[in-house]
Amino acid sequence: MNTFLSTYWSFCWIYLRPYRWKALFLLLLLLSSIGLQILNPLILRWFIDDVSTYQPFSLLLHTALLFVVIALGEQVVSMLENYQAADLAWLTTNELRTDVMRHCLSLDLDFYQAHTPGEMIERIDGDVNLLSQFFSRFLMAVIANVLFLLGIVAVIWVIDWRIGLSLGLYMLFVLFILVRMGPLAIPFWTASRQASADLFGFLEERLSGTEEVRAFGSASYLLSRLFPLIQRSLHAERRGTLVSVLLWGTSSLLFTLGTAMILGVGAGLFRAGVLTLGVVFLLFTYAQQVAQPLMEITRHLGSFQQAAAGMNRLFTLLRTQPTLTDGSGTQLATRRPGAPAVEFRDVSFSYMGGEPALQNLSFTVAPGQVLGVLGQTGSGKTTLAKLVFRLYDPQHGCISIDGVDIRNERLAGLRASIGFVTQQVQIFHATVRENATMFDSSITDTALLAALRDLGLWEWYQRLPDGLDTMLTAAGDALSAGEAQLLALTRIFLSQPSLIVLDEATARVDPATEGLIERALDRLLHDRTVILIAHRLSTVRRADMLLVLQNGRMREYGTRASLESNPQSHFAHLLRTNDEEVHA
Ligand SMILES: Nc1ncnc2c1ncn2[C@@H]1O[C@H](COP(=O)(O)OP(=O)(O)OP(=O)(O)O)[C@@H](O)[C@H]1O
Repeated sequence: MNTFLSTYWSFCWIYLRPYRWKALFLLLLLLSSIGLQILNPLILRWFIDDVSTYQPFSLLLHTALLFVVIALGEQVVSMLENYQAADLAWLTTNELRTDVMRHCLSLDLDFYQAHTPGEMIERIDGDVNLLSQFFSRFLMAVIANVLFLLGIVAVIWVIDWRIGLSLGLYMLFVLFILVRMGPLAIPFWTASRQASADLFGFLEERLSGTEEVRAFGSASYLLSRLFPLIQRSLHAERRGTLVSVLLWGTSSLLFTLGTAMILGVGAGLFRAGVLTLGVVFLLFTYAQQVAQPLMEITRHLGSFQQAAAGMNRLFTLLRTQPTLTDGSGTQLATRRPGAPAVEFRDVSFSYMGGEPALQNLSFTVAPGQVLGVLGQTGSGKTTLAKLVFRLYDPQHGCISIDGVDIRNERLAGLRASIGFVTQQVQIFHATVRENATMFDSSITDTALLAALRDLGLWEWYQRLPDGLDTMLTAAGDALSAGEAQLLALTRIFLSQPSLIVLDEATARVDPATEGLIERALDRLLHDRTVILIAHRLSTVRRADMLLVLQNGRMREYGTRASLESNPQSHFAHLLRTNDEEVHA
């Protein structure tokens, strides 16, 4: 627990530091609230002793009024304290949430393959929320309660040091037991959170694939897979709760014994005439008040255990480092405008140590040239594109742009100079403007409208109810497959990259849309170096050079004209058979 708290504290301090004055104010509120809670029973004690010694009515009235004022003040202070604690927790954890999100975005694609989006949401939101609760409720409660207990011991010590000492020792004993018991439930809660992350992951993935699920009638199969996950989550949660309840019961027992002890000692000392009735009442009230902090600590034990589990997972996530290290070079970002040359030199790559997806691949694309890449499904075309964009690094060989090894360049600069159009166009739940500019507010509406006109989306734009402010859904319902492709081309057009890697979508579009896409490509690819992963022969006709892949290896490479005119070439064979879909 000590390690946990010190790790937690150094971690928290990073986020708390900017709000230290707020934290200090919170501490003051906390101390005032504790002071008032300790003071009020003392006033009751005076009241009782005044009554039993027949003091004048006016004195009794004043004491009673003081009691009411302090009780009200205590409520106000505790309200302010709760508000401040929640405010501080939100402020700090929002920044933590942003950092976790930023970290996740920097991780390798392999990481995303191993973790479902639902699981990531649970990490970024669920675990950070747990931490927020831990901070605003548990940590504050523990600090306040420990101070409160110390205050009570101090007051009783002043009245009778022997009772104060025994109370103090008893509390230390209870706290020791609680602290020892705390970590017992952590593994149960870790398992419970993991089970719920798995459940969310499953739901997210299946819900996003609703169309396929319905089309293939796999709903009942999916439900049968869902039940075991729910069951696992339920069992894990039940085990965690059971252990927490056992811990809670133990601390309750300890508390009851403590109250009985204090009452017994108080009654004995009253009979012996050592203590007044007011002091015995004070002891009884404090005994009851001691119960509250102990119960609170125990009650928050659950959230502590869950937060500890959540924090362990957050630490593991934050410790996960991307294998792709950022380079320091800025040559590509600062190079003179114009199309660059691209070179693959003996490049081999396999995903996560599996079978090679690309083997000993060497080729060059001269500035301003279009390289068409052909090959059967699974031959490595998309992999090639991902390597240029440095989503992965090859295990062997080197990829360079204008003679600069891309591994030495800053990732942001490299990616800004490349336009990568993937087969699957991701539409975001955002406005048309944001979707087309990819949230780049420096792009003006005039430039955007010109691009929509140039790239064939003008008619579509005119049909939009709120123009550029029209909201699109993440499912991309407002766009046909062809329009989505045109929007993807618009995005690239607006970002003005000098190198374009285009993984052509295979979706069939009507001849009119195909014409629009071809015209958009004419506009987009002009004066740029292009790696064009082609699935249709009509697309590859714009290529200067051709690379045909087979099982990750180069099968054919040369100028399009030479391959076209060589009757022995595979490309010439494809042209002869006039197979529009390319299956090299
Ligand atoms: N993320 C991945 N993890 C593991 N293996 C992968 C991954 N992506 C692709 N592969 C494998 O690498 C090989 C090359 O895949 P790639 O997607 O590059 O082929 P492709 O030629 O683009 O296919 P298609 O024409 O269907 O898009 C295939 O065997 C594929 O199964």
